[in-house]
Amino acid sequence: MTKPTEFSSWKSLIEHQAKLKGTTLASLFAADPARFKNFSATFGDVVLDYSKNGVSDVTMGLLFDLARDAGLEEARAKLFGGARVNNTENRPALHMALRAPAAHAGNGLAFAIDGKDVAPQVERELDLLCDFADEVRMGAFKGATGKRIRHIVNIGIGGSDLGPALIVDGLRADIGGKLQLDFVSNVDGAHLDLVLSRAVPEKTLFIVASKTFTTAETMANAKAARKWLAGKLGEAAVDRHFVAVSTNIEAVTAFGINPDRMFRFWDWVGGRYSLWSAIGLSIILAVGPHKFRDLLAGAAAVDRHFAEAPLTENLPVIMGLLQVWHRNFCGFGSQAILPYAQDLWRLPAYLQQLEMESNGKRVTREGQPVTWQTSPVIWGQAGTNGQHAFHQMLHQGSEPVPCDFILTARDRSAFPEQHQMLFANGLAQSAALAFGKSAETVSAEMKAAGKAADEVAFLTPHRTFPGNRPSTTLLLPVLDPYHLGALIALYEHKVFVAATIWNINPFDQWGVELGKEMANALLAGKGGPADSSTAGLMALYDRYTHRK
Ligand SMILES: O=P(O)(O)OC[C@H]1O[C@](O)(CO)[C@@H](O)[C@@H]1O
Repeated sequence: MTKPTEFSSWKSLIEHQAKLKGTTLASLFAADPARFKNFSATFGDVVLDYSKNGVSDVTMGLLFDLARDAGLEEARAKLFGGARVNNTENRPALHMALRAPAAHAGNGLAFAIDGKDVAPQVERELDLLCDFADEVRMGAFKGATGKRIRHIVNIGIGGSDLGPALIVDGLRADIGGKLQLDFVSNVDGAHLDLVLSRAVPEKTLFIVASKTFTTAETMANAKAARKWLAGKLGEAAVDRHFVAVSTNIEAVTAFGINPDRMFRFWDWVGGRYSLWSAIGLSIILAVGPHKFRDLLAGAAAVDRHFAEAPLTENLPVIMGLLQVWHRNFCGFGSQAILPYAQDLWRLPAYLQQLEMESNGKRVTREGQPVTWQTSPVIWGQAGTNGQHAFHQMLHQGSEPVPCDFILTARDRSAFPEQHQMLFANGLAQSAALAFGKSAETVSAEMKAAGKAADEVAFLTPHRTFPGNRPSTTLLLPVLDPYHLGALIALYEHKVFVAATIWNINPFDQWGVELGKEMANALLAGKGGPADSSTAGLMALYDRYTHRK
């Protein structure tokens, strides 16, 4: 396999970046009055504005060449064709099949593994999920004491938590208010404690969500929740208050959950790509089957766009290539995710798993060490809160951080008059990052305000904004199920695009294993900690907890 660094397009991009060094965003905009039009792309009514990145036509042309050199079109065909693209686990990655069913408009794409259509099993499970959710939402499914379920507690972690939690908050405007939803992920007992302190056992339904049903944190929380419920209502009540979502029927049965109350998905759905599967049960309970199908439809439409749109107009392709540009040619080590939508406050955390668990890899698909950078650090927070926390660093820090601004045009809150302010802030931030404020302007302003010459001289560098800091804006007309589904699918495919250029497998996560093993060994007291730091901290733990 050719290393990406050996492609002529990669080499040309290095030379090109060196030549672009003196070019500013201000000069690029000045030279091209139609830059916004020329450097934006659309998927339906979703707009990707990438004009505020330091790229020219030549840059984009070379990046598209790089995509072709890296075999992106062939890789994409393999992904959609059900090939075992997750080569270290010998599995396909067919999360797109979960959103294809024709029942919610679908996208006309067919998905098969080893020639066998997966649609029938996907549709069957989706129907079961929707039927169950309807029963709970309408009050037909009752708790052990005959009371209606009013509170859903999803117990899961990583992909079995972050996606559903993101969507349930993201679609707050679509939740009728009949059910309260909580998510427990952390093995810290404080998390479960907090949620159970506001739970009424007779009215609470626990979803134990775990692909493997072996994840230590989830199993510990599920056992504790089960003990809590059995302590309040008796062991027999567990049956009506616990459902499971998993691929592992044996473990679910061994835990004591009725297999009739288990919802299934398949090993070809990766944890961080699973919110579209039965892992989304909490979403269906929150917003109802109809809106869940709208969420799927938005993602399905993006799948079709990614599969069929030419590279130059393909949003996930452009997003992935820009990430490669920033990471490998500009040397930027992190990327900020800035949703200007409070309901998307969990998006940075969700994308941390999607991007960094997928592309935080140091060997190629073939197991050779990479000699190029892979995933940047992903971080961020909802605007405008971030402005009063870390935007100082974005504007004047020593290293530029490419930012993704996610804006919505129409507001669905009870206070729509504030939306204009939110939107204006998002636009202002990206413009301030791009164009800054020169030392000349700063000192002229201070002089005009009557400041003394020595004060002007002293404060000018502090008050200067260098500008030329890249950002991309994704504009959604509104945050509704369809557009939120589309947004997440855009990022999923973007991650695949970057992984393809970097020649890494975005669908495994071996890097999480060692810590799990070591924690288990410490818990079991096996062998004792080998290093003095771990041993010293363990000894202090024992002393502080008075065990010794
Ligand atoms: O759904 P499970 O099997 O409990 O796994 C939870 C999470 O743990 C991981 O395996 C590792 O963090 C993730 O990939 C996954 O989403």
